[in-house]
Amino acid sequence: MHKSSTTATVVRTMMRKKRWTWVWCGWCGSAVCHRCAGLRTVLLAAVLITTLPLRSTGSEGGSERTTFELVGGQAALAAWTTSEVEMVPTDASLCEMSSGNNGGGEGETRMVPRYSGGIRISPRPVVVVAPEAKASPEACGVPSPFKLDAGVCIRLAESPSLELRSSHTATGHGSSSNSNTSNSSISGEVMCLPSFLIIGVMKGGTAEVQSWLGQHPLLHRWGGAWISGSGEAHYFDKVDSDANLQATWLSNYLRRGLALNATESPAITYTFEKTPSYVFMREEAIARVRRVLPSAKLILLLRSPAARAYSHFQHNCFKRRVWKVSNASAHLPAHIRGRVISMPSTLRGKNKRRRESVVRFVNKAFQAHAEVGDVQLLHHPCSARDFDVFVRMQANGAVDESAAITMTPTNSMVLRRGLYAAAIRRWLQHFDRSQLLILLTEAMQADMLATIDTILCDFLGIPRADYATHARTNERGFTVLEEMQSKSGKPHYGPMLLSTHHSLLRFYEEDIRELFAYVHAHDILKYWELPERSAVDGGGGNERKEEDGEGYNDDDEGNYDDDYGEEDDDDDA
Ligand SMILES: Nc1ncnc2c1ncn2[C@@H]1O[C@H](COP(=O)(O)OS(=O)(=O)O)[C@@H](OP(=O)(O)O)[C@H]1O
Repeated sequence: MHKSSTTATVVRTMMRKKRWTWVWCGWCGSAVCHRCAGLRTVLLAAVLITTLPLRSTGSEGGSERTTFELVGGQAALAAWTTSEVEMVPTDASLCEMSSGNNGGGEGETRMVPRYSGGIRISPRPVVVVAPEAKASPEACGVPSPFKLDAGVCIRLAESPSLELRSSHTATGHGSSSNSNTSNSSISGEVMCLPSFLIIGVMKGGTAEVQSWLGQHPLLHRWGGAWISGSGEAHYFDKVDSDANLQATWLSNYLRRGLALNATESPAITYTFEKTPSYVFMREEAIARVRRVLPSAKLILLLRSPAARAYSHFQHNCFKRRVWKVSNASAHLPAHIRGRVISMPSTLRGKNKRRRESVVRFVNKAFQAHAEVGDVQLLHHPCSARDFDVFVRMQANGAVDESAAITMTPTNSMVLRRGLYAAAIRRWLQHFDRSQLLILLTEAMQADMLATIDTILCDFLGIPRADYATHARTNERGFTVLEEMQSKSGKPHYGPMLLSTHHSLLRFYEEDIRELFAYVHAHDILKYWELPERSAVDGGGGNERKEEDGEGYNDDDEGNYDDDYGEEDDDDDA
């Protein structure tokens, strides 16, 4: 079936150590892993390539390209796409098939650009090899056609004079050209905007999902081999105006992360990125996502907000951001003493400077007169007791076992980022519900393969890959892909105190109740161990109140709904 090497393109993606080698068969359109037992086909939703003579409307071999007209919307992109770059090239890999009498003879199959202006994306015709195969481990029974928007791809014109800086100037869009914009080597590269985004939540297991999906032969994650670390784009939360949308996109987002190189592009069809803080962006920023990626799909992982907060707190502790005010400093007011504080990620400098910043923060936030010697850095892992103090300190600003936790200007994002419902509501003002997939982290932990299957088959509608062969259970009971670098390298922390857990769940109760509009109550109740007075019976709201006010905020990007001065992003998460 995989007949000749001339029609097959070897695509090496997958595992860092290149354990998986994928072959993309240009004849039958399947991706196969030839390191697995024999030459095993792992993707059975073969593209109808038996009738695919790799013809194109424009040219052969990609030497000639066609510029396509934008058909509407996306004004911010139009200015430079039409003048500086050409839209999707006509080489077969980035094209799709269209059959019928649309401009061609009846029944004729022809290649059309996969993208024609940012709005109309024709579905890629697919033959589902095993249509009944929902139960089959190897084939996705759903995609006919793929449900996923193929995204927007561009090829930068191969003009030596094309430099991003000058293109930016030419289009007259403000002053936001970045220092790294003048790189003519990007000419000719094909770059794609993401077809889908993993928007949150931080500490919801997003890195794991990103890694798994990044192994899929049809998917290319932002950052890929080019970006180290977590590979979070933070594009939409950094863009602060529509004018900057253009320049920043080009220079920082697309160029760095979503370029397809020549080897990959034949097989990789979709790109995606994850930035877990996106979910908490303000409406203006979400509206920008909508303008740039109108048909993007969105994946949101929700973890029990109490567990998420603890994980976030420990993460901050690991990053040396958690400090404690001395208990013994008699000159400090009682409500400050012993306080555990999680500082903004923007806290910079070596020990002394950091300490001074912390003291400035404490004095400003609590109208105190602390001195440098009054604060002490806590080391990872922070204790459950430290977390408990941290949580209880949110109780009206005082250490008070009985007081309800309230939102104050100094409240930490560690807590705020567990308030999911309002954030979801904001996204759904701009995106259709069908574009958003909400998953529970705990369900993922219980069955990773099923979660990935839901994402691929039910939501994205792309074929399954053979993950099962490469999955193993790690020491924490998570299903991981072999050879993948696990993020669980840091020492794990102990369980949180039961009383902290209960306080937190009471605090989140109202928000959780609102979540039932988006997630099956049954699933939440199954996994999140709600307190007895649970949200299902509608019993008693909690005492949480949101207060507006100015917080300590030295890094307000203006794109978040809750800029209260703690870390608002985490490139190095
Ligand atoms: N397979 C699987 N199932 C469930 N949970 C998992 C899984 N893999 C990772 N994790 C846990 O996810 C936490 C990290 O989440 P993120 O990757 O979203 O973190 S980050 O926002 O990118 O920093 C982090 O939680 P904590 O260990 O509690 O901090 C990981 O342990």
